This record gives sequence, C-alpha cells and structure tokens, in this order.
Amino acid sequence: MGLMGEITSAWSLRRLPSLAGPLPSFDPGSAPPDPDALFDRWLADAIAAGVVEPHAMTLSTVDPAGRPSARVLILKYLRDGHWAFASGSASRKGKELANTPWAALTFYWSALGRQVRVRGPVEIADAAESAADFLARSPGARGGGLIGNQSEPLASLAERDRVLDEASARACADPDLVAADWTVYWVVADEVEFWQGDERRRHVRLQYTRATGGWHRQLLWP
Ligand SMILES: Cc1cc2nc3c(=O)[nH]c(=O)nc-3n(C[C@H](O)[C@H](O)[C@H](O)COP(=O)(O)O)c2cc1C
Repeated sequence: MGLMGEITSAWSLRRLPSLAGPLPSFDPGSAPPDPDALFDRWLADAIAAGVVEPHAMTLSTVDPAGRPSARVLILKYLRDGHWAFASGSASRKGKELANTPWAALTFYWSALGRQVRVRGPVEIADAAESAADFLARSPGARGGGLIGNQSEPLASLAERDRVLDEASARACADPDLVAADWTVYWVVADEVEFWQGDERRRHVRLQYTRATGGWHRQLLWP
C-alpha cells in the first residue's frame, strides 16, 4: 500500500459525519400500496429540500463474467413500475445490458438521509420512443449522442472538442437527425426499496416486491 492521503486516512474518514441529521421520519404504515406513488412523494421532498440533481441515480450492470460496474445517470421516465434511462447502446453499459438485461438503480438524497433501490430485468424501448427521447434533447446533447462512441478510448481532449463541435453543428443543421444507437432502457422493477436513515440508527427499510395484481410490502432489518 502506498502513502495514504490526509483526508482519506482511516482517522479522517471516521471523523466525517454520516446521517448526522436532522432527518425526516418515515411511517411505513402510511406508505401507499404502489412504490411509484411513494417515489413521487420522496422525489418531491428531495426537490423541496434543495437536493441538487435529485433525479440522478447510480445504474449497476454486470459483464459476462458477473463483474459489476456502476455509473450515474439521469432518470428519464417512471411509468407503472417501469424506470427509464437513456444512453448509447454501444457504450459499456449498453454492451453489458445486451449480454445480461438486468440492472439495479440507486438514488441517495443525503439532505434527507434517504436511499431508494430498484432492481429488475431491462427492456429496450421501441425505436420510435428512443428517437422521441433523443429529439427532446438540446442540440449540444444531441451532438454528443450523434458521435456514438461513448466509452471508447479517446486520443486527446482536442479531438473530443473537434468531433463534438462538428456533431453539434450537424444536430443544429438537422433537428430531425437521430443517433442510430440512442436507446431508452426500461428497468421493469421487481423490487423497490425505500430506506430512511435515522440519527439513532433506527433506520426504516420498506421493500416492495411485485406480486400478482399489485405489490407486496415488507419491512427489512436495517
Ligand atoms: C449527473 C450525471 C448524469 C449523467 N447522465 C447520463 C445519462 O443520462 N446518460 C448517459 O449515457 N450517461 C450519463 N452520465 C455519464 C455516465 O455516468 C457514464 O460516464 C457514461 O454513461 C458512460 O458509462 P459506461 O462507460 O459505463 O457505459 C451522467 C453522469 C453524471 C455524473
């Protein structure tokens, strides 16, 4: 092991507070029967608490050997237990999902001490839905998507800027141009867990699992 950084030393890390609060309480008895409704309520609370990018979430996927990788993405849609994000299918995540169409999503809103975990199989939206999502993006974001080589090695930042400028100009010139590999992915949740942290470590975990005709609710040990 090399020299440790001052802040990343075990001593310093232990001194950084976590779940210090004050944190809101969560009464699982008042939770709605449907996890989408509870997520909607918690997202509204996160926005009201001033959480920056409350719709950012960690997407976890696995490679063919079962090795996980994770990265942050934006939640694009939530409909009827289906959670969507958008990305290029040629990216690392796209390749991993093509091989193993399962994913986990994790939200964390530190101001509220709340975490939401979602897991399920992944379905690919039809081409029209992915195209509509792409066309709703800003010209700059469409330019990035048009390049279509996310996760590939890059020679230099100058090359990034040159190719991005050229692609953004194409996106501006043709507002109907759609990136060939742009894909909306739907995680069909079979599990959604709501975790409310507590300063005295009396955390509340409420897990919803998909059951025939609705959702089963279960408390879990924290
Ligand atoms: C706040 C935030 C939002 C992001 N949103 C997206 C997104 O919606 N789609 C996307 O493809 N990448 C997004 N990224 C970039 C990803 O984290 C990641 O770098 C990229 O998708 C490549 O991942 P991969 O190589 O595992 O495929 C976002 C990053 C951050 C920090």
